[in-house]
Amino acid sequence: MVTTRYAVHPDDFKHYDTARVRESCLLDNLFIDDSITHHYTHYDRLIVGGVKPVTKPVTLEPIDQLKAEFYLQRREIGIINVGSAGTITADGKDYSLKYKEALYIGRDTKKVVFHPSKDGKALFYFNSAPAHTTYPTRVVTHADAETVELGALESSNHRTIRKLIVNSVIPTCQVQMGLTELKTGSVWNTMPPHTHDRRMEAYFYFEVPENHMVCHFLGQPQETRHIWMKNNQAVLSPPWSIHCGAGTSNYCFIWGMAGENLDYSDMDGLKLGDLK
Ligand SMILES: O=C(O)C(=O)C[C@H](O)C(=O)CO
Ligand SMILES: [Zn+2]
Repeated sequence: MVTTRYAVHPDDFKHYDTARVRESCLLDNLFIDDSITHHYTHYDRLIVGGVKPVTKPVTLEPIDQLKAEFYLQRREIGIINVGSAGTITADGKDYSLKYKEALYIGRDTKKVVFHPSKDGKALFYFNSAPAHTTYPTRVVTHADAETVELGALESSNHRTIRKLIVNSVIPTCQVQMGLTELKTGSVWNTMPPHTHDRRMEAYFYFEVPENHMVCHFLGQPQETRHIWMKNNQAVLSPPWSIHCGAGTSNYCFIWGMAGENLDYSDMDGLKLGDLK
């Protein structure tokens, strides 16, 4: 499945009703048996996707939007395993990924194959962006990652941020990805929130328990809107938008970015009192 998501002007966005907010920013149906879902966005041309190989290996084929001979002809891709331990083959070499580990695959890689696991529960989430050069393909484990703890239980935002595919860990052209785990009893992510007009971002929520949801906030800081998110759904954050959320339980999410720079700390932090 392939969808195209056009960029939205903030002056238009503030007039959107619930359905239109969801249509422009919510990315669903990421995992379809034995296939790949691609949401091709016009935000820095980031593609947000999911792969679910169940009964057979699934190959990354170029989509029409790319007008390319092969998917990574002008692109790089970051992949995070969100299912059973699994294997991805890139140009004939196998890379094994445990749960929540990442694989970066550089530009010019011609063939990428996602293999099913024995229990049929392999799931891979990915972000792909245009790349100006080729950097080496590499697995990033949690031991390789840059890990920080933020927040506190008293403010319901105690969380671990694992920076996996970021420039302090491996070289990339544009893609930066990592995952954030909320501690038991903490529900707020990215609180206090921020914007970064130099980069767009996408969040993918997972480990959201059954019968629980995450309320994701987006929009300009003075014109916020929300989307109720279920497990395994992703949401786009235009560069002018905040991106934060509160769950009815703790949960995890993957964040991914592309744009002007690779500086994770280049954020415009907001004061809580300024939000509307
Ligand atoms: O919980 C957080 O805070 C985050 O995970 C923030 C994201 O990493 C982010 O928005 C990076 O720009
Ligand atoms: Zn951010």
